[in-house]
Amino acid sequence: MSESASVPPLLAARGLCFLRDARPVFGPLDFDVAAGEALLVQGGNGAGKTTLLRVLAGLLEPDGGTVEVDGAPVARAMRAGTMAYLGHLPGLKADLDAIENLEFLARLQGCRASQTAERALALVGLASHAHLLVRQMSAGQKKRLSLARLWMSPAPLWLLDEPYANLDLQGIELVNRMVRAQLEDGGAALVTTHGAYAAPPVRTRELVLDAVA
Ligand SMILES: Nc1ncnc2c1ncn2[C@@H]1O[C@H](COP(=O)(O)OP(=O)(O)OP(=O)(O)O)[C@@H](O)[C@H]1O
Repeated sequence: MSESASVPPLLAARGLCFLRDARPVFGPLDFDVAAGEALLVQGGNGAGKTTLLRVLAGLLEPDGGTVEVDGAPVARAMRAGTMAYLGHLPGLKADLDAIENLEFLARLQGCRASQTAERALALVGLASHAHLLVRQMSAGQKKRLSLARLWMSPAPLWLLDEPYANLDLQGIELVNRMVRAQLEDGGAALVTTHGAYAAPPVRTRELVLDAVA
């Protein structure tokens, strides 16, 4: 057996399913994502993309199946150390400024080695807004601050729910650069999209969710 064949995937879903009112939202799903890969999760409105990412992140309990990281099942409560979730809501504190938010979250969630809030803000183009309160930010600025938080996270696996929403062209390129760097660093990313997608030039698999009638 070759060495690569013996390395378990960074993330694997086995028989993963989720029901609402006894009706399936998705699943059962089986898929793998290896280190260095992106998984593009596609599907129309209501197909279950956000629900799947929330289940993987441990924010929702699945109705069946397991989530494995590096070949071993990982309980919901333990996923935060491995997975960083970028959702529709920015999850930022409105009355703190940009730098205070990043420092608060770094204390809470840990921080990538040798990363600082200042450097992450510069990466996302917010260096001159370090002391702007979140409640005074535009939707795109909040998204960029969420991306800075993602960049600081030590988690190898990124769960990105519509990461391009509210971003201008430069912001879209920024997301793609970040995803590429994360994959080159041995991480992986799941990215949801409705279809239109400025694919970053990375090794990408696809998972298509069909809306349940
Ligand atoms: N909190 C909730 N309570 C009840 N039903 C919900 C809830 N959140 C989502 N749903 C339902 O679950 C299904 C999947 O929703 P989900 O948000 O995962 O879809 P999606 O693929 O991310 O959609 P979109 O592309 O519109 O963001 C939908 O039918 C939706 O109405």
